[in-house]
Amino acid sequence: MDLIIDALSVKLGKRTVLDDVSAHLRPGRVTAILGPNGAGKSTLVKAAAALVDRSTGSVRLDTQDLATMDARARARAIGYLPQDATVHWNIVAGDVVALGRLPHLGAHAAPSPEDRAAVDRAMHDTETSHLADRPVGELSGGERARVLLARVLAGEPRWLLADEPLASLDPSHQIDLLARLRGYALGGAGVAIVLHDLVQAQRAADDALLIADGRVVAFGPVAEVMTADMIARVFDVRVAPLDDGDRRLLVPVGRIYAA
Ligand SMILES: Nc1ncnc2c1ncn2[C@@H]1O[C@H](COP(=O)(O)OP(=O)(O)OP(=O)(O)O)[C@@H](O)[C@H]1O
Repeated sequence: MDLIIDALSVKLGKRTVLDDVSAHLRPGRVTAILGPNGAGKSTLVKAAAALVDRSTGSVRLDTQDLATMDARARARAIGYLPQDATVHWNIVAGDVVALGRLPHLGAHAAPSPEDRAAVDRAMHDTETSHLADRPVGELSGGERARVLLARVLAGEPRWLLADEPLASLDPSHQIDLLARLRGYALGGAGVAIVLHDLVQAQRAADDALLIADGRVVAFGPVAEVMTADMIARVFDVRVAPLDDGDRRLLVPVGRIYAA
């Protein structure tokens, strides 16, 4: 299922936060959504998950408009991992992850063996099985972030939208998480991730969607979009090349100040 953002504009209060944004995202690929602070990245993923009202335009799964889709069907199709890793109830991690199956359960239905298997798989994949009986309030920021990712994965969505999922993770868990999201995409799902780390974006993503001031600056395969010139233009940083095996990554090394 393609995720098609078509001429999307979003106004929050008096501010136009997204302005005529279009991008055709494909499953089986990881799309990194990149841009400076305040560019509109979080608003874009929220709008793509139908969590903010758009002003004009549409977000579709193939031909189906998300705005008119049944809410449970939409929750099964789109998993959203917010930037803020807060859990408001102090329930145990295993129960938090099990909440990810809610869109699959009938009213008052008990979880099936399939539901339990999906929860176990998600916890295994995020290395959170050992945290199952711990209250989430007692977990470290990184542990909680992995539990919340497990909750989204347990729902087995066709599309996974994650807003800056690396924020509280140490380097090894960052690399693991990106590898896991890549694996999820290779399994046929769509994955779109808001990232600030340009190097990890180059490592993990197939496509990059660059936005600034609520508008699309560039969208396409990472190697074509994330050039030194484009990075300088969008982020005001200069980059240096770093050879990583058979690929060359561009690493931010300095700020460019306007003349
Ligand atoms: N509810 C709101 N009302 C008015 N303006 C808002 C609201 N929410 C966000 N904004 C503004 O919209 C713009 C885009 O916000 P958004 O959170 O989407 O940016 P972002 O690219 O994710 O930023 P960051 O990298 O800092 O997380 C910002 O200027 C922000 O101040």
